[in-house]
Amino acid sequence: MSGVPAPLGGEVPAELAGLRRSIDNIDSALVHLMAERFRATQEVGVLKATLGLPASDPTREREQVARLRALAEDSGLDPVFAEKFFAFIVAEVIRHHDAIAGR
Ligand SMILES: C=C(O[C@@H]1C=C(C(=O)O)C=C[C@H]1O)C(=O)O
Repeated sequence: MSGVPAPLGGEVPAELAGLRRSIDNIDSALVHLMAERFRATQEVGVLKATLGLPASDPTREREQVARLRALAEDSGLDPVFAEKFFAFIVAEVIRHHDAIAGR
């Protein structure tokens, strides 16, 4: 015996299956939320390109990070993770905005 549990063969314990159903529902919600968020940020990108505004707004991002870190702390989520996750999303948004503006 190596001490490493064997992979589950067929039968998944009921408790694990229940937790995985919750995880799948949450992942579905996250995909829908991200789709809505990117739909809104695409419109922001078009607006910014039309108005000749820069893709990124560091002041706005600092406010968002402060707000999200506080929310994360209140809800038991690691604020460092919350900030990294936010930065990951915003980097993609900026990439889209640059593309919309032809940069
Ligand atoms: C969406 C915007 O553009 C950028 C992306 C942001 C975001 O994804 O939340 C926030 C600020 C900007 O750097 C915006 O200015 O509101």
